[in-house]
Amino acid sequence: MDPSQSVKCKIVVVGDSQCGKTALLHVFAKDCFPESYVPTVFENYTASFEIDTQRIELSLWDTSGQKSALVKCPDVSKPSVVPLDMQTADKTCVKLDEGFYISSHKDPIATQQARSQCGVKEKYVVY
Ligand SMILES: Nc1nc2c(ncn2[C@@H]2O[C@H](COP(=O)(O)OP(=O)(O)OP(=O)(O)O)[C@@H](O)[C@H]2O)c(=O)[nH]1
Repeated sequence: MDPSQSVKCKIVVVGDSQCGKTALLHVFAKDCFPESYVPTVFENYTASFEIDTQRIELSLWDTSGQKSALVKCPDVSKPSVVPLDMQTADKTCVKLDEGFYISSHKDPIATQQARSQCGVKEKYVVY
């Protein structure tokens, strides 16, 4: 891969309400922990960093964990990575260019709904 060209990745974070999706993205993108809890409807962050000499540009999509708001999750075309679960965050980094989905939703119906709304293909699904 040409190091002068940045690698663009999209990460859509899906999980139960108040499991820490926003806090995780906030710390990653802004390097600080959010002071108060505000339920997410939908939020977008960007982060840029280098691994070795390769520039990585991340588009971070924060979704609502409340089932009633799942329908507001925008359509995401070809997401590169759809995490996240704190314990598997390392795996996510290693497989950044492959694209897979790890959900912390406890409810399989909510997981399925979020997955289809985020445009994730079944073959990329890893639990
Ligand atoms: N102690 C502790 N609290 C956390 C951590 N991560 C998040 N919280 C707290 O958990 C609450 C929910 O965090 P959020 O990141 O807003 O949760 P969310 O998953 O985005 O929630 P929704 O917007 O409802 O989907 C907040 O009060 C955070 O301060 C953590 O690692 N440790």
